[in-house]
Amino acid sequence: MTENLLSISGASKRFGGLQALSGVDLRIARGQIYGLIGPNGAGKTTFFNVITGLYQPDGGSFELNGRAYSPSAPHLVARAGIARTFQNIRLFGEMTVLENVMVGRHVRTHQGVLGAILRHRAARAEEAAIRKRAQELLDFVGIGQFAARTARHLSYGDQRRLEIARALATDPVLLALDEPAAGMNATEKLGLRELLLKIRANGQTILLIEHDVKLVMGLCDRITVLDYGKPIAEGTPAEVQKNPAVIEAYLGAGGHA
Ligand SMILES: Nc1ncnc2c1ncn2[C@@H]1O[C@H](COP(=O)(O)OP(=O)(O)OP(=O)(O)O)[C@@H](O)[C@H]1O
Repeated sequence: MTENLLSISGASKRFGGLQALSGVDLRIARGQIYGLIGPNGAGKTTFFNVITGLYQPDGGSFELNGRAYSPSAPHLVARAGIARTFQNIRLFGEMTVLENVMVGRHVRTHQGVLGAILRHRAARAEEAAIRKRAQELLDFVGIGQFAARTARHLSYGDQRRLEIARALATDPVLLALDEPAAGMNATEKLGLRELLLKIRANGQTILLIEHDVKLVMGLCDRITVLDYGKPIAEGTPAEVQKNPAVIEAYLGAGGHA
């Protein structure tokens, strides 16, 4: 087993004339909460999209859990063990809360969604197990009492929790969260912080993009700062916070946050 859960070297992505990522290296040790921050347009979402197979990289090598993986399609990345959430919540709004998590779980099971719909005998047994696990995950993220509710009727903060439960349902080795605190009020942010600490305490590795610098600094074990598609700093929150290049990127004349 390698020490690093995720090792990325030289990730690059160009959109026409814009070099959105150039040679980004990132190493995440097991069990860490790792933060990826940077001013607007720095390339954070592009990086997420590249490592999760939504965008084809122009270059780079990608290793997860000691094995090379090719981020060529989202379902292959999910199978390799990365689950992600999106900046804009993407739930099945008309399905129940429980069903939303069950959909995530089907990535890891044999029958798949079709089998579950056709309700063969084996599928029925598997479906019962999926249902049980989905309820456990809802309890874990703190919304178990809303299992039968239609997803779109959940509060904003609870929809974010549901997204996280759905991602955890795939048994990921890496949980990648794209701005989970976006649009949250202060109380919801505190709740999110507690939840992420609880997830890490279970041994789960987390990669986090987040605009709320206070949340990131108080939560992450290590941080990479991107600016104009390049890493400009890497280290603990305390190291990153006093790095002159980071201060310049956020506040300096060239700052574009
Ligand atoms: N599909 C695309 N086509 C063309 N340009 C893109 C595309 N996606 C992103 N970009 C450009 O790449 C650069 C990086 O954008 P990206 O969204 O990755 O930054 P970000 O750090 O996530 O920003 P934000 O904090 O605002 O979400 C920006 O200049 C953006 O306009």
